[in-house]
Amino acid sequence: MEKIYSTAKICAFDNNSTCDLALEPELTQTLANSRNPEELKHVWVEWRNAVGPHCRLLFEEYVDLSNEAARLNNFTNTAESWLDGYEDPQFRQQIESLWEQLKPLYLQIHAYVRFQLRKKYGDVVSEKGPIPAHLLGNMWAQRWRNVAQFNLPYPDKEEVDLTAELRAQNYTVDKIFRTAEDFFKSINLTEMPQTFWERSILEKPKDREMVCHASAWDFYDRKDFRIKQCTAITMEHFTTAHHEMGHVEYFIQYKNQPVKFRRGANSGFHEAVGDLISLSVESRKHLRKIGLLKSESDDPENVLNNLFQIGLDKIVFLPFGYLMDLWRWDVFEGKITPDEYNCKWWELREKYQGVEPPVNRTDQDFDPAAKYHIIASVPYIRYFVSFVIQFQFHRAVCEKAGQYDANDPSKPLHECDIYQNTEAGNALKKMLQLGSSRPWPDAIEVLTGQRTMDASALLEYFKPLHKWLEQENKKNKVFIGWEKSTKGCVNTK
Ligand SMILES: O=C(CCC(O)(O)[C@H](Cc1ccccc1)NC(=O)c1ccccc1)N[C@@H](Cc1ccccc1)C(=O)O
Ligand SMILES: [Zn+2]
Repeated sequence: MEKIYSTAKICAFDNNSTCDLALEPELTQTLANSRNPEELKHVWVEWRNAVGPHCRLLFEEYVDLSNEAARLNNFTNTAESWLDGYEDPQFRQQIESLWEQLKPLYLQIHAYVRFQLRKKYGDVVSEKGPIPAHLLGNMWAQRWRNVAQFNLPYPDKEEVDLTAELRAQNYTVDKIFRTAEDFFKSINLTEMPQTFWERSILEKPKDREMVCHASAWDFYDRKDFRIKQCTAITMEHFTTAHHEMGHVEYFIQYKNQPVKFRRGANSGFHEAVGDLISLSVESRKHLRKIGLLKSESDDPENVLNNLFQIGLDKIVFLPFGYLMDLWRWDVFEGKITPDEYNCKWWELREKYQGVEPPVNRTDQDFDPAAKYHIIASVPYIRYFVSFVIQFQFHRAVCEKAGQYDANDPSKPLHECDIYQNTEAGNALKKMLQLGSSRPWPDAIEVLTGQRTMDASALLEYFKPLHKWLEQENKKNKVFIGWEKSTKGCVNTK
């Protein structure tokens, strides 16, 4: 399935003699930059046609083999095996409770974006229904930052277009990774070893096919650590470089643990390290420090525009991060059978994300395969966990850096930047060095004083945006939530 996914190509929208377009970089760029609904629909449908049907039977076989392996390891099925690392029989209930706390914020940003998209695209976006998934700037509608420029709260204020700025400043792939490394070094974490730069693959090779989905690798010899990424000069890849280097920093911090403990405290911790640093990097204060933001004034409208752009990545991701494994846990437990794979997928996409397909789907399609983690058997709830705990980590390191104080409105959480603050870095380091040697509640306690996942930090970070969205939606009399989709999935049997 990885081979099918990583070599799939489609033909161009306006020229079906060009048929060598791959997910990265071509289709990703089109979904990010095209404002033609017909072209967006073409790319969205053709990608799914190129991958889904060819993976369908392989996936059914994979489910059976994976469950057999789980049973041989004394688990009931793969779902139980994947959840074992969270060491909490209540874990699924914890996740559901976090979602219930975060859903009101998601409903507000969803309603606002639908209202704005309807202004831009007209009736292809219904007033009260789910949002068509192909118009949101991303192949899976998991992040909507690429459609920020016609959604900004204050459109007459500048939009911080980091992709344009990176290109204007002739950023190279190497400079993107050196910039990320510089931040980690600045807080007393560790520079990349020489072999990292010699052995990593940071650009898509021209001479051969490769799995382009980014990944970081620990060779468990305490010296050899690498990243594989088909890096493009875009904001998304700038963030991904920080995400991947966060994995490597964790590898380095726990490298002296026994091999058994050279893992994240739980898988969400591993996903949170790089994103935590990005929360500082994406603040206007930091972007100005590294010369990626020219404007002098940090007036409240510019700050809210920036917070909104970050919300299009972080808030928007939450329902997707949840539904991915809600679908797979049911598949592994046999509650979703192969003939309902696709229509149950679209039920969850509508119920949690409030998105719909641009065209009707059937159970002959297999749209989950359009997402790397499904065909590569990479669990996904780790990212939902990460998007919650990275804000708990951010609150803790920002307090340590004196950049955040709950009682001091002049130090809001969303303007914090821990760059060059070694006290913050040392506190983070203490947690990372534990690896998986202690239960994860002990690890998170070392940094934050808390022993549980807690949505309050994310809600605190986005509080100004939440208030603005509620006022704006009320002013525009926008319908909050979504009615049943007119599109969807039809069982052909
Ligand atoms: O998939 C990734 C980044 C890839 C990765 O770094 O998480 C990678 C996934 C992977 C690839 C191959 C085999 C296994 C996992 N994970 C790692 O490289 C990794 C994970 C744990 C320990 C060490 C390395 N991010 C997710 C979610 C995400 C995260 C952050 C921002 C945006 C989106 C996505 O793109 O949908
Ligand atoms: Zn990752």
